Amino acid sequence: MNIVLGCDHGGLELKQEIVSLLEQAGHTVNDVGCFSPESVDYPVFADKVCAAIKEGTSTRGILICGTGIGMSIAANRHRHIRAALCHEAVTARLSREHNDANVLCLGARVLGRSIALDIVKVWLETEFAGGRHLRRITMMG
Ligand SMILES: O=C(CO)[C@H](O)[C@H](O)[C@H](O)COP(=O)(O)O
Repeated sequence: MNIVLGCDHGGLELKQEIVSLLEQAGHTVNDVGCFSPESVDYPVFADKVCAAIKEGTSTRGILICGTGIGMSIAANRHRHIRAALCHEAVTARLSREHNDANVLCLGARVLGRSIALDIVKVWLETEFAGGRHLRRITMMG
């Protein structure tokens, strides 16, 4: 899968861990930054990730900031994006099965490394269930 990743300064270290995990698992990674710990503004990177999905260069995106909240607010302003802020594996799985989430948002300052990587694995493995859930996401345009 081609996966686009973006972060702000609060998510930089965790993004690097996730990039390694994805590359080891054979995914193609499109990293749109940021690339240094200098303070930056999360909407810039949310917009880059959403643009890569709209253009079709990546099928799914992962956004990381301090809490994941800013990234999820910014990403969900895009009509083609269904971004899910997840703190554990159950909501990560359900965000795929029920919501066909195409962007995963993570909070690097509130998650441990191990749980964050588990969330990513589950989120990437889980397929959309369709059926009644397709009707509901279609209602959102
Ligand atoms: O948007 C956020 C909170 O909703 C993110 O967690 C940001 O990473 C955070 O606000 C950045 O804060 P900082 O004090 O500028 O490092």
